[in-house]
Amino acid sequence: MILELDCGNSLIKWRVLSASQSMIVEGVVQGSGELLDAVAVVACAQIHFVRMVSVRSDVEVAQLVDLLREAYGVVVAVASPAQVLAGVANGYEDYERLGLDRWLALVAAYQRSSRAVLVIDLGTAITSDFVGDDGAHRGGFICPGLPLMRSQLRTHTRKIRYGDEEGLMVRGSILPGRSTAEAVERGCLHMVRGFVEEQVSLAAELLGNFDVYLTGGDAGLVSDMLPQARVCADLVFAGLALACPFEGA
Ligand SMILES: Nc1ncnc2c1ncn2[C@@H]1O[C@H](COP(=O)(O)OP(=O)(O)O)[C@@H](O)[C@H]1O
Ligand SMILES: CC(C)(COP(=O)(O)O)[C@@H](O)C(=O)NCCC(=O)O
Ligand SMILES: [K+]
Repeated sequence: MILELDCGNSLIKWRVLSASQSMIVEGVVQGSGELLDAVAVVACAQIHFVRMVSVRSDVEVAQLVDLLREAYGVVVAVASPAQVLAGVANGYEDYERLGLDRWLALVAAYQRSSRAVLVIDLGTAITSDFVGDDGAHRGGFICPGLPLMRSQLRTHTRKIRYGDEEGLMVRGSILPGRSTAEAVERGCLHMVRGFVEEQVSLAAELLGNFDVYLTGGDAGLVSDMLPQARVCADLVFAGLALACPFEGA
């Protein structure tokens, strides 16, 4: 079995695939200690290969690789920056600086569509990436995701104060807020939705006909705006399989 890990800034997404690459089980944890416990419940003894992508620090990646090697005694492949992968050319001036989660997601999206794509990943940060019909990555944008927007407002003002529970309760509407919690939660949601709308207009200008892909933990907050969009929770994993194929038997 293959263990796959996508280590974002907030969460580690993990899943276990069979030898024929079909998904057996998946989960989400915050840190590496929790990860081993979660995987142990289902599959520990039978992991033959681990592949991972991370946007965390080099130190954290090295620690996690050591932990996994020790736990399973197997090869741990870590996705690394590339100028070209599966027919897609990295569009950054310095290709090594492009976030690896962005890179893998945009490569997978282009591979699925075989035409121009706009990829929007809504996680800790929200990122968009543009790929042309020819597989040339044209670059993209990075802005704060919803959790960062909320916490910045709460940290840098004196009177924006409300509990997490209240915040959770007032989400889901886009009507003007009549309390602080409503005003902040819904205001931030409007920022996210406005950003997404703007990316789609820009993609129409830059790319002509294109497919839109939505991924990341908060994709569901905008998917209703774009009925034509493909909501793919597994986009980073699909790119990871291209970057780190399992070659053992
Ligand atoms: N089980 C969960 N725990 C925490 N956040 C979650 C969970 N499921 C969905 N989310 C949402 O997903 C977002 C994080 O998305 P994700 O794509 O995993 O981010 P990152 O890749 O930056 O770690 C959070 O802002 C939260 O709104
Ligand atoms: C932009 C990101 C912080 C997004 O991370 P995430 O929200 O998925 O945790 C990550 O892709 C990253 O660290 N990128 C490096 C900078 C860049 O892409 O230019
Ligand atoms: K993201």
